[in-house]
Amino acid sequence: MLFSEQNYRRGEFCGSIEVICGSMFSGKTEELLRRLKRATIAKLKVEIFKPATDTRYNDRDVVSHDRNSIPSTPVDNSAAILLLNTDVQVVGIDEAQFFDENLPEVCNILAQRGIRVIVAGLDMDFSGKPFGPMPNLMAIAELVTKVNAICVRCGSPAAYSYRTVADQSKVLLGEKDSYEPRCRPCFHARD
Ligand SMILES: Nc1ncnc2c1ncn2[C@@H]1O[C@H](COP(=O)(O)OP(=O)(O)O)[C@@H](O)[C@H]1O
Ligand SMILES: Cc1cn([C@H]2C[C@H](O)[C@@H](COP(=O)(O)O)O2)c(=O)[nH]c1=O
Ligand SMILES: [Zn+2]
Repeated sequence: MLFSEQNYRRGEFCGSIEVICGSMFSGKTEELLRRLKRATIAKLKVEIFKPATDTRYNDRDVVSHDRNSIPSTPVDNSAAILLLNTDVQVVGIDEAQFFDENLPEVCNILAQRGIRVIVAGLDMDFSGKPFGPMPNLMAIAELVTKVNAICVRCGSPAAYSYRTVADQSKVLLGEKDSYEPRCRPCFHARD
């Protein structure tokens, strides 16, 4: 199953958590936008959040590498997501790897309220280590979708985000200027 739609149980909305993960350029944001667009077509009330620190393409919008976008609310921490309007039925969260470790609990609270929560984020950082709250989110989600990019060196499916600049900080915003998606052998070749 590529995606799930709103869950119903005994005639009522049933909350759930979906995670879309993968490397950079793997289509996480496109898949998030696709699910949110379908929810909007279904006339569900949707709200989208992203970390305020993610200013890469736009301060407010969630923007894919192909420049498709959707308006969002930038927030300073995961708790701020709980201040959403009471009638919201679907919550989208992009760049989840940048959020604090409380994000899984925030998603649980929303899902318990009957909200469908769709979270997209990098599962691994540039060194191949699990990124921020993503592993814990994947553990508690009803549905985890891992998407692959195309390795820029060999054309295989790519699960890793290779950093092409010397900076060793965990957080370094960027796109093709500082990262390229690579498969496992090409990632470990390190050249
Ligand atoms: N090496 C690549 N592999 C796959 N897609 C790529 C690559 N380089 C550029 N793209 C573009 O990136 C798009 C995915 O963008 P996006 O959804 O923003 O990815 P993510 O959120 O996972 O970083 C693809 O639809 C494709 O047009
Ligand atoms: C691997 C890695 C990435 N980042 C940054 C680079 C981008 O600004 C985002 C990822 O965006 P995408 O929508 O998944 O393309 O994260 C980082 O700060 N540290 C890393 O290790
Ligand atoms: Zn490769």
